[in-house]
Amino acid sequence: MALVAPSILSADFAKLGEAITFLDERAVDYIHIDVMDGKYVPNLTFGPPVIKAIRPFTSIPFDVHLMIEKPEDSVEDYIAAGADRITFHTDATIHAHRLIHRIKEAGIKAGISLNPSQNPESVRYLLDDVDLVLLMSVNPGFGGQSFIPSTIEKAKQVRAMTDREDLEIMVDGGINETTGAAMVEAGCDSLVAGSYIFKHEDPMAAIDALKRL
Ligand SMILES: O=C(CO)[C@@H](O)[C@H](O)COP(=O)(O)O
Ligand SMILES: [Co+2]
Repeated sequence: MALVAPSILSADFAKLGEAITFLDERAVDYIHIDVMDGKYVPNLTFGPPVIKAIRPFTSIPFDVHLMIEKPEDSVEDYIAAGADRITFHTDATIHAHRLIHRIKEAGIKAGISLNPSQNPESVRYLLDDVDLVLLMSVNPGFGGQSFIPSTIEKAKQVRAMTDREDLEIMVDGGINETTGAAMVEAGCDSLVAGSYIFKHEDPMAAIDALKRL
């Protein structure tokens, strides 16, 4: 059984509260919130005030994916807004190890993300420190892109780099039943999916299909 993290990037932003209530009723494992600053990625989305506004709609953990430059400058704002897990991109900050520990000292989980072009060897010495590794299977910035197949090999590599059974490997981008199955087979624990769920004619069925993988 895969853990499922629907990305609200593909939800109707005019009805975000309704989208969160829907996900709450489906008992998804995490709600994935894509924060984009228009600099690290060429798109702008939510910030702490929006996260704070949707927080009362559910107690499902908020899995906050920071696609922002210098996450160390604002990470506390996302924690205060209600993040349960914060994942940042290792190439967006200089001292990734220090930032992981700042997040964990605040009492929440810390993750690191790798873009499709990044070598997993670059995070070998962070694997004992983090709670999760988020493998991007698209270039970050937009929903609805196609899955990049080399992510399958990358997941196997990360899994082979650690003995930790509690290290969560999550994948994000272009996930559907087929690509999700390949990533679970490669050692992934959790699947982020945006357009597959929210553009599906039956979003509940899409969530259930991913859970079953
Ligand atoms: O972080 C991102 C994109 O940068 C993702 O979380 C997207 O929201 C995934 O969307 P789909 O590829 O599943 O449509
Ligand atoms: Co994301």
